[in-house]
Amino acid sequence: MSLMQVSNLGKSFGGVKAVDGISFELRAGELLALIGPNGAGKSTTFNMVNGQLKADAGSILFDGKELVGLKPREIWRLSVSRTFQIAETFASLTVVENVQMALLSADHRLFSMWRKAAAYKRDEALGLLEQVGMAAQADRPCSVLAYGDVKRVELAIAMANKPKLLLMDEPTAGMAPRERNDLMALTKKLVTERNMAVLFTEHSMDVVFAYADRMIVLARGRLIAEGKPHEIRDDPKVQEVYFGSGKTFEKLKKSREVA
Ligand SMILES: Nc1ncnc2c1ncn2[C@@H]1O[C@H](COP(=O)(O)OP(=O)(O)OP(=O)(O)O)[C@@H](O)[C@H]1O
Repeated sequence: MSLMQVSNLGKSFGGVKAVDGISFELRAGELLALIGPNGAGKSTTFNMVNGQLKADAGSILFDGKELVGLKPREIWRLSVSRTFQIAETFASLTVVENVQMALLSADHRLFSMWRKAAAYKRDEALGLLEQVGMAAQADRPCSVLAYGDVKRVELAIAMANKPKLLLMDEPTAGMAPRERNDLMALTKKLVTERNMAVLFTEHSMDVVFAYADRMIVLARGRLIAEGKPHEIRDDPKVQEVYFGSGKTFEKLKKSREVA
């Protein structure tokens, strides 16, 4: 059964139809990649789902509730978490304190309580860090962590909200190939363990083809293809918008390997 049903979603900026009536669904336990060339409408779509942009048209039905018109915080309260392109943690706090802050917030407590609440749900926070392989670094300040480790902490923070849906905007941007694979393998593990859905945008085709269960492809605001990675790889419409006629993902990959 679908967890989220997007129908005829649209958004214009002045005369530009950034997203032009797209429809797709997302099921629980599914990693769905949103791809497309620059300016295709990925960020606009993503930001309509998380509430940062209000759709002009259409509907986003999530777990039976309409998201269009809700504020980001209200959407978050419906168990929709997100991670950011630029890793965002509080550098002056330790790893475990960052997760404790997220638990405070998920429990509707005020941040001003924090001074009195340094022990707040420490064990639960450590449990979340365990799930992302960061328990051993719990008491280190976030400021000293390697970038890949910050991304893991971010995942633990996102899990504090017990998400049914996790939104990831270019999760592997700025990472080396090995780190990318580690992060996506971890994401896949969390998806399986929690039966959580993930919607992610991604420029790295290697990541998308290796980890997405399904993909949707946008071009100039329209949804031009939808399917499993092998179906998308062979779709001539997709090849066309990415590379112009005559080129393929395989050829692109080979030319990168040679370079
Ligand atoms: N705030 C805005 N004001 C005006 N035009 C915008 C705004 N945001 C996006 N656009 C336009 O909407 C279209 C879709 O942009 P969007 O950022 O959603 O694409 P994208 O697929 O995320 O691109 P990229 O991969 O380059 O990030 C583009 O033509 C863009 O210039």
